[in-house]
Amino acid sequence: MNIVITGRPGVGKSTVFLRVITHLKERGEVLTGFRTPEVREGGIRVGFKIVDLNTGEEAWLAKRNADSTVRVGSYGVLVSEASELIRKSLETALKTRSIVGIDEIGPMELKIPVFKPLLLRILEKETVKILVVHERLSDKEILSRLENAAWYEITESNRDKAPSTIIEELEKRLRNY
Ligand SMILES: Nc1ncnc2c1ncn2[C@@H]1O[C@H](COP(=O)(O)OP(=O)(O)OP(=O)(O)O)[C@@H](O)[C@H]1O
Repeated sequence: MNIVITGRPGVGKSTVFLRVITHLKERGEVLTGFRTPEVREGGIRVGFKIVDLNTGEEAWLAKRNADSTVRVGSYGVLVSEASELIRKSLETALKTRSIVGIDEIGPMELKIPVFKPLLLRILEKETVKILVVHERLSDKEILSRLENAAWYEITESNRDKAPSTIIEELEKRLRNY
């Protein structure tokens, strides 16, 4: 079962994701996968980290001043550091019976070569997955595997209620799981 959270940049997708994930952890569920929170210094966004949802381990995904030839907007992607953590977290997701959370599937994450093949294998799994998808994601191999997912488009008017809507849907499914 796949739950997809999407919506325009900055609308509150990661906040919805985190509330759902936090609720599931409190409920005692095993979570694998990762999130990619922004890092701010003095109020200014300087980059993004990857945080493993299972272990809490962190690595840099991209930094504004990184000396990297792989770039997304004004950020340099730290491919080898990010690959290591993405590979570890998604291999654990593949091996265990857990709920998989990924925030997000977007251009920056897709610059990490290990990400897409592992993601495609995870999308074939019969487990519960909660995925934040960039609204302009155009990768057909990924999108075709999400055709039967429950899609939630986050807007300013539904973002406060969205976590409980998604949690209710999940609780229903998990009871029959
Ligand atoms: N329900 C809400 N009410 C008020 N502010 C919110 C709410 N949800 C998110 N925000 C604020 O909006 C900003 C963007 O939130 P968030 O990072 O969750 O969005 P996003 O859609 O994941 O962004 P991005 O596209 O950059 O990944 C944050 O500053 C957050 O505090």
